[in-house]
Amino acid sequence: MSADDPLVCLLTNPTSGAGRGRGAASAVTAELHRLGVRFFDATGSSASGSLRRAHVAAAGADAVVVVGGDGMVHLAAEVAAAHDLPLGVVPAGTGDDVARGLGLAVRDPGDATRAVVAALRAGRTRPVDVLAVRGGDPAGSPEHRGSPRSAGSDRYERVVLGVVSAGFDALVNERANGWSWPRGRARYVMAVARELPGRRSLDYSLVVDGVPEHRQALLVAVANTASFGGGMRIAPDADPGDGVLDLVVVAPLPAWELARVFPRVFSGTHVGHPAVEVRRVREVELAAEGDDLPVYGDGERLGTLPLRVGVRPGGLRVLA
Ligand SMILES: Nc1ncnc2c1ncn2[C@@H]1O[C@H](COP(=O)(O)OP(=O)(O)OP(=O)(O)O)[C@@H](O)[C@H]1O
Repeated sequence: MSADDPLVCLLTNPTSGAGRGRGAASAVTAELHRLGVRFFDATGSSASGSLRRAHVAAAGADAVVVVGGDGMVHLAAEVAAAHDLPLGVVPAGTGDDVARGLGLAVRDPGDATRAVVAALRAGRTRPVDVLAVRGGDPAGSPEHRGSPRSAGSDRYERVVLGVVSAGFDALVNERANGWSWPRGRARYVMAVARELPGRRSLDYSLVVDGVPEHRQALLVAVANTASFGGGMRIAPDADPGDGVLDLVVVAPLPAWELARVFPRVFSGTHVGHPAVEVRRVREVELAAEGDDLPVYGDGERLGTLPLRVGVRPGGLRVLA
C-alpha cells in the first residue's frame, strides 16, 4: 500500500438487508484489508451521521464505495455526485432495486468488493444518468441535513438513481415504512392490500418538457431504472444509460381492476394496460392539488410535492 494508491470513502449500514448489512460490512472491510486498499470508513450511527462524515471524507478520497440497499446507495450517490467521485456498490439490502437497475450483479459481498476494487484499480467506470430533484421540502427528509447543498429550498437539489414516485405507491411506501414486519416484498404487498380500499386518484398538475397538463392519476413515477419496492418493475424498459427518463402515469381504475392489474407490475406487463402510460421525457414538474402528497426516491422519503425532476445524462460514474 502506498500513498499513491486510491483512497476509498466507505459507507456501510448495519441495518441494511434486515440486519445482514453488519455481516456484509465486515466481509467488505476484511476484503479491502486483504486487497491492500486504503479506505476511510465514514459510517456513522445514523444515516445523517454517515452523510455528514462522508461529505468530509469524500473531499480527500478517490472513490465512494457503499455497502447496503437502495437507501444507502441513494445516500452514497449524493456524496459521490457532490464530490464528482466514482461510486462502487456492494449490494446488501432487502430489495436492491437500484443496484439491479444499474446492471450490477447482486452477489456475495466479497465477490462484489473484488469487482469494485478491480474496476477502481483499472480506472474503469460506467457513466449512468441521474435524476436531479428540486423542491420536495427538505424538512421532510431529516436525514438529508448536513449536506452542503441542503440550505434553502431553491438551491436544494437531490440526486436519485432509481425511481421518484408520488401517489398510490408513495402512500404504500409510507405505510410499509411504519411497519417493522414483514420484511422486503411481503411488507409492500401487505401495505398495498391495506391501501387499496382507500385508494384515490389525485388531480396532478404536470409540466412535461415545458408543456403543462392536468391529469387525474393514481400514480405518477419518474424512472431512471426499472423497479422499486423490491422488484416492482414500474418502468420495465427504463435504461439508466439512455439520457432520458421514463414518465409513468397510471390513470384511475376501479379497485377490482387495480387489484387485478397490480400483480403484473412484478413482471412489468402492466404497461400493456390502457390505464398505464409510459413516455420518455427529460424534465417533469409535478404538483398535486391541495395535497402534501409524500414523494419517494430510491425508496427514501424525499419530502412532499411539488417538485421538479430532471435528468443529468451520465451524471454519475459507477465502478463496474
Ligand atoms: N448508520 C446507520 N444506522 C442506522 N440506520 C441507517 C444508517 N445508515 C442508513 N440508515 C437507514 O437505514 C435504512 C435502510 O437502508 P438500506 O436501504 O441500505 O437497506 P434496506 O432497506 O434493507 O434495502 P432496500 O432499500 O434495498 O430494500 C435507510 O432508510 C437509511 O436511512
